[in-house]
Amino acid sequence: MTHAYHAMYKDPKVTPDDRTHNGGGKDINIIVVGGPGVGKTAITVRYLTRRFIGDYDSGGEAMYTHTAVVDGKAVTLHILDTTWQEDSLDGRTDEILWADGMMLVYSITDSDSLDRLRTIADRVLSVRANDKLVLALVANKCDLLHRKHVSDTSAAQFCAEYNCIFFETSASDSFVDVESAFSSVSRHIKAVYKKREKLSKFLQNPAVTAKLQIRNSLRNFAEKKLRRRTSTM
Ligand SMILES: Nc1nc2c(ncn2[C@@H]2O[C@H](COP(=O)(O)OP(=O)(O)OP(=O)(O)O)[C@@H](O)[C@H]2O)c(=O)[nH]1
Repeated sequence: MTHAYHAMYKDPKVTPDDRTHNGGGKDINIIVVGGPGVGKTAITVRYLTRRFIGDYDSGGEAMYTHTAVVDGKAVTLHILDTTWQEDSLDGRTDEILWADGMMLVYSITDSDSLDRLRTIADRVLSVRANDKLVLALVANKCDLLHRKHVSDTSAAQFCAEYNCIFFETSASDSFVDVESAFSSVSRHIKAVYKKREKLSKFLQNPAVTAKLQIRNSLRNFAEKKLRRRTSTM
């Protein structure tokens, strides 16, 4: 039996502006990506409802909104459950710019599913090269250990290459592990916001602005001098 899950569903269309105006970390945007059938909807619905339903409509993308408490403060999570294809990632730039974090999901029973994430991760990093985005690698279906086809070494290599935090989940067996993955990603995202806020406050400090101006003038002066010297040699 297929259950449609509609609660908290919103239009999945996003614009990058939705992120820039999100109130300094009170809203958190997370995208769940991965190959077909790895359990993207299962882990998302498990997190939102605590339930594992078993079969899900694979009808398309869905956006869910959920209030959670992160580090003692209420935050609104916007979770986009996707059906991205590796050959159409060019059309996903708005979503990639919208995201604060991404859960890259593979199934431990599907040997291709980890490698397939590389195309997505490469595209994401090319769009967000200069902008911190929290990436999490999620190994799902950990209850099916007897059918495990993806080694821990491959997962560790992936994490090192793409700078990911790592989670092992079983949407079918453990709400706790799924909850812990979403909470941890949210916490990391909040930490990024905090750092950004600190840096922007620091740069707005008049004493710092003055110091930076002096440093720039000195650098310009030194460069001019060097140029003059090399042109007379
Ligand atoms: N045993 C087990 N089955 C799982 C787990 N997570 C998902 N499944 C099953 O795997 C199948 C696919 O799950 P979905 O959540 O629909 O996967 P998906 O990645 O959203 O799939 P698409 O949207 O079609 O790409 C379903 O039959 C789920 O019941 C898990 O942790 N353990």
